[in-house]
Amino acid sequence: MLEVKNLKRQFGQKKQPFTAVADLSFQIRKGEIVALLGPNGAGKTTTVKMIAGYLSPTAGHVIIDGQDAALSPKLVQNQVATVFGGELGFYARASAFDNLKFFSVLFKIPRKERKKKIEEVLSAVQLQDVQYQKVGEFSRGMRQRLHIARALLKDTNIILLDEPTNGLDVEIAHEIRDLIRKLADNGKTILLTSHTMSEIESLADRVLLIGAGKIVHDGTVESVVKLSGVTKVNRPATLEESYLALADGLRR
Ligand SMILES: Nc1ncnc2c1ncn2[C@@H]1O[C@H](COP(=O)(O)OP(=O)(O)OP(=O)(O)O)[C@@H](O)[C@H]1O
Repeated sequence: MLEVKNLKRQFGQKKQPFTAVADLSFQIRKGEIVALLGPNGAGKTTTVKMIAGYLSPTAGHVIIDGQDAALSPKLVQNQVATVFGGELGFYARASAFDNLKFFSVLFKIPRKERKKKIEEVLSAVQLQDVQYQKVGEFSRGMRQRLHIARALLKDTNIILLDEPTNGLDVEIAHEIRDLIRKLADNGKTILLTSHTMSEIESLADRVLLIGAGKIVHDGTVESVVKLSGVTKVNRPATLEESYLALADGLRR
């Protein structure tokens, strides 16, 4: 479904460029959740932005369903939705419904289908009871769910989630994770970045360990634990313990 081939991104001057993403290649199948895991500044968000079409790669390709995204700009528009989350991105004085109405026009959803589609996505993230409440009055968890609803409104096959539960309490984070799992079970292809080990442990079918813009390892959570060499005590090492053992080698 989604393939990244030798993706590279440099910033700064041509004479002395800074390489944020050096040479990234990976594939994600339909219905799979893959997590990008690595230290601050490793190149995760830059990678997400290139796949989403917000940043053009210095080299390499993003391939969606076998087609090169650079050759068909509509492809990214129709197949990729991104959730960056956070405080921004909505009109605080408008209701959740009206905010999504605005985006449904932007996403070119036919007028007749808009109401039904908005109600459907609000219900998927369990915001139907507060759909006429102003977004400015929303809690962080509600706003994050609205970010996901907006992504669902586009009805794409690929969803990129950049730290989807950042700053949320344990219970709300749990709800959002359940929702992400359901999306994958329904056939969405998901790329996730997160600094929360328990989140990656519970969600990721595969982990891409990234350091200094390169993939150091591509495999299951269990394979990351194995790679770390963290020894067993009375139980297998957790992903957090394993990651800490590997983190030094990932820094620039
Ligand atoms: N627009 C830009 N101009 C210059 N440098 C940039 C730009 N965007 C990112 N970088 C640099 O590229 C590197 C990778 O940044 P990126 O945001 O992709 O890291 P990250 O892995 O997502 O980090 P975090 O875990 O903190 O979100 C960093 O050193 C960052 O400073």
